[in-house]
Amino acid sequence: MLFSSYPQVAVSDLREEYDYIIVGGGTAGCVIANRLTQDQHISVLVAERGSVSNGLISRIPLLSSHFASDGSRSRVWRSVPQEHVDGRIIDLVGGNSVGGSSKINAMLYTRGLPGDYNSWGRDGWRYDDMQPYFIKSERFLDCKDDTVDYHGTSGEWPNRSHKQSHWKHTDEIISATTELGVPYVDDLNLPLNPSHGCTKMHYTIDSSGRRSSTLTAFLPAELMKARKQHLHLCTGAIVQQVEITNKTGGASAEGIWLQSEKSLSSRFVRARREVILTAGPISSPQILMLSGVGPEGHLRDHGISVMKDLPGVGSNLQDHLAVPLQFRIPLNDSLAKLELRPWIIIKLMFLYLFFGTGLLLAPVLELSIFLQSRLLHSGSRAVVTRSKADVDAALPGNLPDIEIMPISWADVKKHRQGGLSFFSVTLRPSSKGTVRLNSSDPRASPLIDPNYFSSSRDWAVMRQSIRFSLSIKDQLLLQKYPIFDVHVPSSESDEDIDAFIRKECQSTNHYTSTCRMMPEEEEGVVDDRLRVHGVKGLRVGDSSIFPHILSAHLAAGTVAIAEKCADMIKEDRSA
Ligand SMILES: Cc1cc2nc3c(=O)[nH]c(=O)nc-3n(C[C@H](O)[C@H](O)[C@H](O)COP(=O)(O)OP(=O)(O)OC[C@H]3O[C@@H](n4cnc5c(N)ncnc54)[C@H](O)[C@@H]3O)c2cc1C
Repeated sequence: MLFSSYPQVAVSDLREEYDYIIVGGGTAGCVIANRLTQDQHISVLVAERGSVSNGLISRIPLLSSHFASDGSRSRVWRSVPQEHVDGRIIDLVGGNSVGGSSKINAMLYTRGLPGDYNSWGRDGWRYDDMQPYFIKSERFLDCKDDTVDYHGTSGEWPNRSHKQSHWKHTDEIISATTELGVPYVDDLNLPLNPSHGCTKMHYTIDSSGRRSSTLTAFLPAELMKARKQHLHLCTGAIVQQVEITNKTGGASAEGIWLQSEKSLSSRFVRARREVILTAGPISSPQILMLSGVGPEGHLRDHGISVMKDLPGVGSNLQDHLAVPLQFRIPLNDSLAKLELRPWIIIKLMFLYLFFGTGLLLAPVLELSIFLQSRLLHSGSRAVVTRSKADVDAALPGNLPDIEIMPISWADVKKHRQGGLSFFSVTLRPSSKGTVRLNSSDPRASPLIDPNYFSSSRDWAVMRQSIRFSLSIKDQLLLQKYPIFDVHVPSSESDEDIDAFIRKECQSTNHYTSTCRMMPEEEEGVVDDRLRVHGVKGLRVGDSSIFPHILSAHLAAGTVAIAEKCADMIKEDRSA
């Protein structure tokens, strides 16, 4: 064991074999490890590239997100030059420690709408099938009597609403968007909500005001100690490939090859039953390809023996792209005050540690606005709903394709005032990209081409999103809230907006669908039980299996997928 406080096993001390091997102890991997080891007769190895990294800073909400962290829990890949946005290279961030991206994300807990899951068209994956899995993992700390049927209150993973807003602009934006025809939605995770609205967010923050990642929720130290005989966590371990053999019955996963981050010598560990890939939407397809599962020609180009020709591996990459518009607002109403008066942090630390209050508890985003572009009228100045059917959230045709995230920060240092950004996001992109191997070295970054804005529809939706963001700003001014342009398109013409988009767009780090759950002939990688097509003993259980991206933030959906994956593994074992 390496550390007495949190049980871990070094690469050299691993057993020869385990029942299940989980590759990647991230958001999904921690959930699956917890569920499978509820049975003490089942042995599980979790191999994770990063470290445990669970110090105080990694749990203070405001300081633990990627933008404020020292990078020890995250990893940044660089996209290939993006043809449709002036050849820009876009930074793509992902988690790189136990708990994965749930350790560095913005902690927003959004399930997505029933129509999201209904639109997948997969057996057993409609919203009604998924709701029990949301409820199973969830511990909603602010559940009301009339919503108790829809929320979990005793699961491992806490989330809560923000009782008190930190910013005056939050209520001002709610009034502004109501004026523009957007309804206010009280609890964004209820399936009966309309499919658009302005809503305060829920956060994966526990009752003590600490970030709750899937590490702290599903693999806390006490659980790891209680299960140390049959649950081994190996950190700093790079999984190089899954060993796949081709026998008479077809291809079959036998185990994994891994090496310690610090050494180049590799070792093999056998999986008696299954290998489960949860390395995330960039690394899961990379590992599959390194294992000989992927597009045949591409594998041959890298000298990799083909175990299964599966063109969908690494294809269909989707992401939510954002364009921030930046404004000046009063300093006291913005996080910028911490930049200009850094000494406030001392007072904030005191408030947070002794009273569990103050700005350190605050996420950067208090509310969000979800819109359907087809309901925007008058040059995207207002929302017009003709009938209830327009906003029935169970219907895939009604899914929001725009999100506007007001973030209480903008780059306004030179103005010595506060800043507010409206991140305009396209939620249902038609553009799709790829993850491909750059080399056969498992340590090398793959070639990631999100192919942003390759579809003209995405341009049209983003323009509408930006125009509506500007309408909110105008409405705030009418309400006498002092907000002024700092960085916005020079005019509202298509040309000026497009130039701004090309220059400013950035990833929200919501990658999906690179191992999507679809039939093989439709570029699918896994079947409806998350088994890799044509390879026995191999599943994928992370956010790469989404048939297409949700109209929401992805962590809650990823955990529900992991819960369902664990259940299916258990069912298949006893079948
Ligand atoms: C900065 C940021 C902000 C976000 N904000 C939000 C938000 O507020 N709300 C929300 O719902 N969603 C948010 N998301 C998205 C969401 O967090 C992710 O979609 C989700 O957590 C992905 O889960 P996953 O299990 O698929 O992958 P991850 O959680 O990324 O886990 C993958 C794990 O595999 C490990 N790994 C990779 N390769 C190997 C290898 N070869 N060997 C061993 N281990 C390996 C990684 O180190 C990592 O721990 C955000 C994401 C980011 C990056």
